[in-house]
Amino acid sequence: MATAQITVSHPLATPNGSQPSSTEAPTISLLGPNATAASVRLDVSAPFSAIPSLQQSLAGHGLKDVLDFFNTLTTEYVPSILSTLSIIAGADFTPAHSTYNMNFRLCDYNPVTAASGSLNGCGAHTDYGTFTIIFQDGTPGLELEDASATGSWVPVAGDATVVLTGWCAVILSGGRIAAARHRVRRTPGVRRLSAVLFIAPDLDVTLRPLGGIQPIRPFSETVMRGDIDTGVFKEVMGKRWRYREGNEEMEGHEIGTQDDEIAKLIWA
Ligand SMILES: O=C(O)CCC(=O)C(=O)O
Ligand SMILES: [Fe+2]
Repeated sequence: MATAQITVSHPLATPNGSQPSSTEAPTISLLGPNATAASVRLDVSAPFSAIPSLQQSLAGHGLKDVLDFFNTLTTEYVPSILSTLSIIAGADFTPAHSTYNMNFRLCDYNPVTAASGSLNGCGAHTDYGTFTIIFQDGTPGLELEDASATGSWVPVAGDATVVLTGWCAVILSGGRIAAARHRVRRTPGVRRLSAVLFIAPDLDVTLRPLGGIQPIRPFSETVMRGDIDTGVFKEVMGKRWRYREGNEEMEGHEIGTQDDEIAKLIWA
């Protein structure tokens, strides 16, 4: 998989910018009874209608279009998704996200760069941050693990836009929000594009259940002592990123290694 990633080091948009009105709030529906992902209807189109137009726009001055797309997403939808998560968690997520610590990623699952015949686009993993919004170009491949049946994968429709929760949401919510494990499968010879926005807590935020939350499952002493902040956690997660990039097979026992490591770190 080829990815272009843009790390936002200055706030393109801040929570104090344009706040969505209630009529602009995204329609969010859970994908299943044990879902850790939601299907959303957002009033913004992904920056690609066809692969050639994406290529043209990125080759020329089109990066601006891509940034405009992510910026719209940020100002219009990130605050309301944070509010929704706050309601589910029972504590306000917004103050821990005051700097908008975001990454934008464009993924190109391109047959030219993939091992021929490999079905692995992006190995099974859980994102480290608070939540992720994934836009797809209509090509299926994204799959979610059934939260109640480890190792059982549920395909997501290729034209769905999904919001997935990550490890930081699990910790801040005291386990009230579960994280969505996911992977991308390839169809050999078929190209797939996705545009992904990741939002994490501010880098200096201590990762432990937010004040007032009674954890529903005991966390490790390391977490409860406040030893881990977002920056440290990102380091731990980043270590194994290369296994997810799709150029290496990640089958059998290798699947889940990254998540197992995080689980050991955060749970008692
Ligand atoms: O390409 C996708 O649909 C998902 C990519 C993904 O899970 C990631 O970049 O963390
Ligand atoms: Fe992911």
